[in-house]
Amino acid sequence: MTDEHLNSLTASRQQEVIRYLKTVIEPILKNNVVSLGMVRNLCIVDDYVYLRLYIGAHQQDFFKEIQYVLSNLSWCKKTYIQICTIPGVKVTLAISSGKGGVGKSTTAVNIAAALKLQGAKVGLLDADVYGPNIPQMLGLGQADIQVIHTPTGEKFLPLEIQGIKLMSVGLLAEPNRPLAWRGPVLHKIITQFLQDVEWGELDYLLIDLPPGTGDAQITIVQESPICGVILVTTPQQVAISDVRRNIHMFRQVGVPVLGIVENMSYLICSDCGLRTPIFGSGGGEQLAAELQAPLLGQIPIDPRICSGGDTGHPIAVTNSTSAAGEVFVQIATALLGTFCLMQSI
Ligand SMILES: Nc1ncnc2c1ncn2[C@@H]1O[C@H](COP(=O)(O)OP(=O)(O)OP(=O)(O)O)[C@@H](O)[C@H]1O
Repeated sequence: MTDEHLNSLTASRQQEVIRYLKTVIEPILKNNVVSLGMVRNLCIVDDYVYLRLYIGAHQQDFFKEIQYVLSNLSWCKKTYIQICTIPGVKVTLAISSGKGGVGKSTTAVNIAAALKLQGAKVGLLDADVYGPNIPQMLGLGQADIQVIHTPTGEKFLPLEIQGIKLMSVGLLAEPNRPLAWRGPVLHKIITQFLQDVEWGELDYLLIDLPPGTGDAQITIVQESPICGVILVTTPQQVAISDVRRNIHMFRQVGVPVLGIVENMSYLICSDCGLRTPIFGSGGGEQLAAELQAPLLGQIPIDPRICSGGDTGHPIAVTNSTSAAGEVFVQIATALLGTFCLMQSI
């Protein structure tokens, strides 16, 4: 067989495998495992199929289902499936932004707190290697990370604060020193971070990604069973164009965008209640329409968000009925509805 024939055979087999895989449906999200980004790194070599399956702790049955579906391929001698999961974690979500300083960590902390308030078991992985400030936002100073021995090797034990399990790259660094990890070292640390934390049982693990689309982000997105990403932006056009680049990265890997959070959307006058769009308006809506992804919420500028972030008091907890607090609660409610984990809480 010529190289050309071989390539065209492999390509047509690849399409056939994708067609078969698309018959495997995630019952809660009512979508197939390919569109949900659960199947990645699909590769056909001769008569063998190789793929990676990114699933939550409650989705182990997909392994057998996919094996069964692909056993119907006439030419396939064997399917090799590598399961990529975070032990004990059901739903892993990423919080991302195109640029720094738009309120990504604030959003991650407040959604985590709002999910916790509604009864979910929540973990937060602060993977923002360029500015890990989630511990401070939850009121945690420098703390020692314990390493424990488990049957699967040594693991980091997350800290628990305000009922949220927390692991941060910042906790591994010296205070007030930049994290100067590069290239392969950064890759190794991040991968270890994703695999070697003993979370216990979690309904939701939120990963606060570094801003932008560099190596660190790509490693995290490729290596973790992220079910979806929440993109945080501010309303102005420069922020929006950065988010577009960011989305491109997620789409390439096949991770679905769950929705957009527009932060700093407006300022509410404390006297008359008038809403002024300080940074312009319509950016979040424009992006949502362009991406066909929902606009999950518009968060006002509120000094209490800033002071709460500095002192470890998320507004979703301290002022859950404020305009900003309500948006975070709504987003958490929407997530709980989407993934339907309430019956197990
Ligand atoms: N809606 C808001 N109203 C007032 N202050 C806010 C609001 N959102 C965020 N902030 C403040 O803006 C600053 C930056 O927010 P945050 O650290 O969450 O941004 P980020 O996108 O995670 O930044 P980084 O690029 O460093 O990761 C923080 O001091 C935070 O308290």
